[in-house]
Amino acid sequence: MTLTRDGVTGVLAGIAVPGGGTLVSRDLIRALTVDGGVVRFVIEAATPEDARALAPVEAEAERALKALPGVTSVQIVMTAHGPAAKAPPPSLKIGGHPTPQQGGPQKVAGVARILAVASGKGGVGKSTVSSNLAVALARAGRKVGLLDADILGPSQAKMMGVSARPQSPDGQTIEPPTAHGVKMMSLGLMLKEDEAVIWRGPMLMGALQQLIGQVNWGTLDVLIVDLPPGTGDVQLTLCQRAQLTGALVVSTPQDVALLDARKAIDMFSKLKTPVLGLIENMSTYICPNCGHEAHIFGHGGVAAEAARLDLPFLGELPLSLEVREAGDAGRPIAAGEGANAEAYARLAHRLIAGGMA
Ligand SMILES: Nc1ncnc2c1ncn2[C@@H]1O[C@H](COP(=O)(O)OP(=O)(O)OP(=O)(O)O)[C@@H](O)[C@H]1O
Repeated sequence: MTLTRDGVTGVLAGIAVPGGGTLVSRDLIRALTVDGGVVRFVIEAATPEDARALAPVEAEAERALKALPGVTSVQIVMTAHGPAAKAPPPSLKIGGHPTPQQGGPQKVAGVARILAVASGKGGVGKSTVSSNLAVALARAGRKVGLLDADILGPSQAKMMGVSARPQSPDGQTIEPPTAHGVKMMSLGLMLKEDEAVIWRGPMLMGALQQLIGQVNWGTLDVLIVDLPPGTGDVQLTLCQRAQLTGALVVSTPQDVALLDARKAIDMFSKLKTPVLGLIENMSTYICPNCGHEAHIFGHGGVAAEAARLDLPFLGELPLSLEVREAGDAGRPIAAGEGANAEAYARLAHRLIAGGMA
């Protein structure tokens, strides 16, 4: 029998909590995921006292789930959202709740423009495009920052070849490391390698707020923000808290990716964030052996979609083994020479010419 989310919820629905009801009927479970045999979730208690009273329940849940066929490990996090401390001092420990912000979206001091790079579907190359575009813009003479807002699956540290933990000489702000001419910050740099982030919405939002506000970005022409895929809390927080210049939506030409890209575009329109254009990634593939041109995910779909939606089409980026290898090696392809780097240089110049970067 395969392990399912419903199966896990069924077990949790049988675990009683002090004061009556169960973990499920009292709505205490958050961020439940079942990944192979690994079950992860958060028990959200109302106060620290409640959290203490729920400790035996946590142990009981772990025991019951471990008895479920197919479960290899159970990771439970207990959180309590009791009354917030008055005027908490800035903390460099990433992952707290967001602090309230007066008024609407705000500018980030010293940062002239913020561009969010988004996609509807995962794996279409959003992080690859973000890092390479950042490098290409820096090569074109712009002062560029790159923020990895893919908080649950940060990849920019690897793609940009950065591993040193960022320093904080004043204990208040974080100094972003510079790689390939770009100031970059990622939660990946603050975590131990292989450490999983299992946070619910408010903690994701708190982390994002810190990454934007507590990092010493200095003076930037443009801050590129690599968003997680889809339309979730991080996207919402970013659009509501930071004054974005706009969003760039990356898609492959495949219909299924385009379908999800439309959802992302719709989300930005609801959040009143301008979509500055669409980018087609994994477009043409040129065989390095025979020079034959193939279109593995189709071709031209993103340009056609842009025309249909009356949005700018910003360009196509080839599908190339070199792009993948360069990303894996921490040296973005845009930092070198050749057709792939030129494609990114064209994209960068297009954004600069349009006043977007
Ligand atoms: N143009 C390309 N040619 C070849 N490989 C590519 C290209 N673009 C991205 N890739 C590869 O595809 C994989 C997924 O890319 P990437 O991580 O950038 O996607 P993503 O949309 O950010 O994914 P996620 O949804 O996980 O955040 C990576 O291994 C990357 O090297």
